[in-house]
Amino acid sequence: ISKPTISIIVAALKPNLGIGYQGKLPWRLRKEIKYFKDITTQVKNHDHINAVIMGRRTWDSIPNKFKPLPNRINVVLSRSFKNEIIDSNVIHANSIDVALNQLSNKDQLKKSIERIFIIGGAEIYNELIHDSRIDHLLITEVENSNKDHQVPIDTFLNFPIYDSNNNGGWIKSSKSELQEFAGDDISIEDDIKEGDFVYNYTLWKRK
Ligand SMILES: NC(=O)C1=CN([C@@H]2O[C@H](COP(=O)(O)OP(=O)(O)OC[C@H]3O[C@@H](n4cnc5c(N)ncnc54)[C@H](OP(=O)(O)O)[C@@H]3O)[C@@H](O)[C@H]2O)C=CC1
Ligand SMILES: COc1ccc(Oc2cccc3nc(N)nc(N)c23)cc1
Repeated sequence: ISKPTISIIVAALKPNLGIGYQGKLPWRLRKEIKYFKDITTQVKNHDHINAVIMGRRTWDSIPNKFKPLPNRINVVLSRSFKNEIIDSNVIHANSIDVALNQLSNKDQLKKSIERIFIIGGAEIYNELIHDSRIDHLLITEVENSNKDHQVPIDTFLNFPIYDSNNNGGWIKSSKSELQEFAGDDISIEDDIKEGDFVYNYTLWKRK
């Protein structure tokens, strides 16, 4: 298998790209959660498996019965970790370099890694957006349709993608390119409405 692509995947409230509140998600978007599960789990070749990389605080905030995220290699980053394979689906690493090396080490993994997804949280996102190894951004652009309803947010992405000068070198792909990335088993609907929220799935590539 050629090198797996590395994608940041996040849902963020426009225009300020809010992503969290008091250590949790600021919303519960049922279809969006299914999209996240499907796109991070799905492989074209069933001898392969995908990996999700997350920060230690995100890992800590997943209830035990829901972790590790199933059918994906879970890599947790902490500066105080020794680099070790915890079990066949959980890897601890103290840097992104170590994490990526462990994922490329075929003889210590049962299956080849097809795709790698950075799944949060804020500290990890805001560091890795500047890492040239990140190939794609999968951003669910969330909007609040009820101007009388304030969404409590205390955590934001610092992504340069809406900056006028050059968008930090990122360009939003077409919907057909996103559909191709996701594959035909994942439906990419437009303007999905849940409660006061309306959201759209987007794919960004480097210019
Ligand atoms: N809207 C969305 O799609 C998502 C939102 N979120 C939100 O993000 C927030 C959590 O984000 P945040 O609090 O920033 O925590 P993170 O999940 O980003 O974890 C931060 C921890 O990761 C470790 N870490 C960070 N950078 C590195 C590095 N370069 N090398 C090694 N370890 C590193 C450190 O662990 P240590 O301290 O042990 O050294 C650090 O404390 C929550 O509110 C959550 O809900 C999370 C995911 C998705
Ligand atoms: C608390 O643990 C976690 C918190 C958030 C998380 O990531 C997500 C959870 C639910 C939906 C998500 N949707 C998108 N587009 N991106 C993510 N990273 C998501 C994964 C684990």
